[in-house]
Amino acid sequence: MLLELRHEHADLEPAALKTAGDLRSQAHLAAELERHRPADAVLSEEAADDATRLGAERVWIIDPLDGTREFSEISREDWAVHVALWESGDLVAGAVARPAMGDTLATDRPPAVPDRVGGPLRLAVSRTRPPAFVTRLADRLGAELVPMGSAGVKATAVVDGTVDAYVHAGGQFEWDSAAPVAVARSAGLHTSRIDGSPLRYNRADPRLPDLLICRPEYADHLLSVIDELTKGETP
Ligand SMILES: Nc1ncnc2c1ncn2[C@@H]1O[C@H](COP(=O)(O)O)[C@@H](OP(=O)(O)O)[C@H]1O
Ligand SMILES: [Mg+2]
Repeated sequence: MLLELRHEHADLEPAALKTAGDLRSQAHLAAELERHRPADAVLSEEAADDATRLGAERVWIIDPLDGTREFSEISREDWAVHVALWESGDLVAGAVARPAMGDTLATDRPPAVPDRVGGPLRLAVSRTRPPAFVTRLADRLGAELVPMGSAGVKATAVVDGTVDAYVHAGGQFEWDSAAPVAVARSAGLHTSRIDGSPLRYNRADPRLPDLLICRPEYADHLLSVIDELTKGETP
């Protein structure tokens, strides 16, 4: 549906295409959830927050279009659709669709992370707003930065072996990472805040400003270098 929209309305201004994509995807997901799971709560980037989710047992955490900017750039493939299910305290399922890449990674068929091919450590980083500390982290590690759009695409780039880690800080919301984290966990990857503490979802305040998703063998080293770099400062 989003690919069709993009194809049919390639002449729209980027801002109009972004809005159309957000609205179309939100309407579709909200209608399907209402049809199939009417009793469940929903937390979406594109809908007003409803505090009843805080007392609910099951909450769908969705980002109908992640990497909205990249969606509006017709030649780009780095945008995604996130759908996660939180139940009784933690994420229990999730899917990250990468429509322009033609695949969907989901927890019901946990992806296998390919063996590493060698070479320097590769870190996925926002192509439009790379956190300054990630650049310093890459310098310290002798790592290569691989810029791309969308939190879902960056997280699934760790899953598919394109990069070794996705480190983010400085701002994000639960919907940006819920489905990507569920998928990454199902693939056996490390997922945490950058101070090593657990990522928690369905909180009253949906801001979740930082995260680390990486191959498990790099987690301790990355966390300790991040700790050194961020000591005494806000990343
Ligand atoms: N500093 C920040 N504050 C709030 N949201 C941020 C952010 N940095 C990234 N994000 C969100 O994380 C997603 C990926 O961003 P990026 O590609 O720059 O890494 C985007 O989601 P949306 O496209 O759904 O808005 C973006 O809004
Ligand atoms: Mg998003």
